[in-house]
Amino acid sequence: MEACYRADQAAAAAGVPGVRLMENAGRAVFDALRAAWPLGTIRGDVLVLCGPGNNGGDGFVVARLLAEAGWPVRLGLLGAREALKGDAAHHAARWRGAVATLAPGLLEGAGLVVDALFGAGLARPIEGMAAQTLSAIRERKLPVLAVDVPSGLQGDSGTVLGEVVAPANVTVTFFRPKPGHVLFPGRKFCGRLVVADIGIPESVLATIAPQLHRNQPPLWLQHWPQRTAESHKYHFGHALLLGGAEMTGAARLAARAALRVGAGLVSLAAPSEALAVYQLSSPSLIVLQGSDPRSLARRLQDPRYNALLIGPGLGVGEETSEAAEALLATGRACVLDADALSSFAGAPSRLFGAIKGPAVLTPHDGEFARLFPSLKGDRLQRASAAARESGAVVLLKGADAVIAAPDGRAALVENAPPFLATAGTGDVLSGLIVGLLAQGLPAFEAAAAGAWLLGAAAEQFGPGLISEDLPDCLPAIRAALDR
Ligand SMILES: NC(=O)C1=CN([C@@H]2O[C@H](COP(=O)(O)OP(=O)(O)OC[C@H]3O[C@@H](n4cnc5c(N)ncnc54)[C@H](O)[C@@H]3O)[C@@H](O)[C@H]2O)[C@H](O)CC1
Ligand SMILES: [K+]
Repeated sequence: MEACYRADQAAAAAGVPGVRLMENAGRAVFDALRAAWPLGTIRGDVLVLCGPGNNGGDGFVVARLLAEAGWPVRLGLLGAREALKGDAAHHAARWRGAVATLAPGLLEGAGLVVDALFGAGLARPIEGMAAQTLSAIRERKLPVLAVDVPSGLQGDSGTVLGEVVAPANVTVTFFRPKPGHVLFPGRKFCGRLVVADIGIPESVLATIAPQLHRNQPPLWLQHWPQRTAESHKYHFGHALLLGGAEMTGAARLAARAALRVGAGLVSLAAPSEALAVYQLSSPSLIVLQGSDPRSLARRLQDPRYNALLIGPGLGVGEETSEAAEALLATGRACVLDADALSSFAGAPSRLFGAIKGPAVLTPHDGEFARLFPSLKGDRLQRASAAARESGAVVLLKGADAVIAAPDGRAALVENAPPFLATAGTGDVLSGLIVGLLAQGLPAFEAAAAGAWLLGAAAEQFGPGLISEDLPDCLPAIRAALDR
């Protein structure tokens, strides 16, 4: 995934002069600074640290605006002022204050540091005075406001280049988050993220980074099922899930999620010894006998099942692989999760070869590594490559979940709170996705909406949640989306 977008690209595409973009960026940083640290609340002055590129140029704007507003501000520069070029040189010329040479000693008397050393142009691990200064900032635990990204972080991947990064209390970035603000470890170094509009119309972004999306409702709301007075349940599809004989909780969680997200009907096929457990789990659930490949083959003759889920609690083995192949062979929309993925660990191409229609794979890191052992790069790059390789939408689960489609689109999940990390949330997620597929959402949008709904449900319930709390949070969230 190449750089989402760069200043020069954005400026050129938008026909906005770069110096104006830089002025707007610096002003956005200045506004965020005053909001987070009102004048008089900082013990000491504001030390703006500028790098040799446009990130540093932003810093010169911030310093000038602070000085004009009467703030105590100093500026340190990495490299010679004469070496500055273009927009950065233009704004450095407008700075009337002293330009000190970057060194850790500058930190004496500073109450807040503005980190404008490196941004999207970071090209190698930070060394020398810049590294020493960033380390000293960490040691002194000085509050930091980072411009665009905390220096040392790669905006496109969230990885730290080298070992040096100064964690920020607040990071101000421009027009949309970069993957590095959302993916770990970058996410944990950014502090509170402020995404400032600096005058680049969204349309421009569509040309620069057409494939990377924020996973927010506008990405999939146009596919959101509309319920009208004359709607009836068959309008909203019929999801078929397979349940195992032992780990019945997984499929029960998924089934409840599919019902709560609005699937018209939800059926669950299970071995006879487990039928009673499933029948008691929810009167709304249609429980069918037999999830073995033969019973399934007969069951799947029925075209009304338009979305299929296999995996949660089914057990890993040949029978699960064969059942998955039977579902995939129908060409209907399928979600493969958990055991269905692990059952193909030794033979991923067998799985990929069986995919005939819309499919969503929802691996966690371990399942992903077993299915796609050779893929390298950050989570975004790996998920995108996996989607291309498998021909399926791949939702790589985790606190920084990534959704990637075979056509190159990708979305970053930003609303997964840490307390989602509890047993069974993956089962709920797979149920949400199959329930949305049943209602006609395309695979990428169903996966993105499912991931967003899971996070929204968790945020609504709050810390201390357990997975079975999540499906019942959906009616309120759906009602808000229906408006
Ligand atoms: N996206 C936008 O619309 C805007 C972005 N702005 C800011 O511009 C920077 C990106 O500017 P750029 O000059 O490309 O990158 P940097 O300032 O991060 O470049 C640093 C500079 O330093 C050199 N360098 C790279 N790594 C190292 C290193 N480890 N040690 C020493 N020197 C290094 C490299 O040659 C670069 O030239 C973006 O982050 C925004 O803050 C616009 O100002 C506003 C609009
Ligand atoms: K920075």
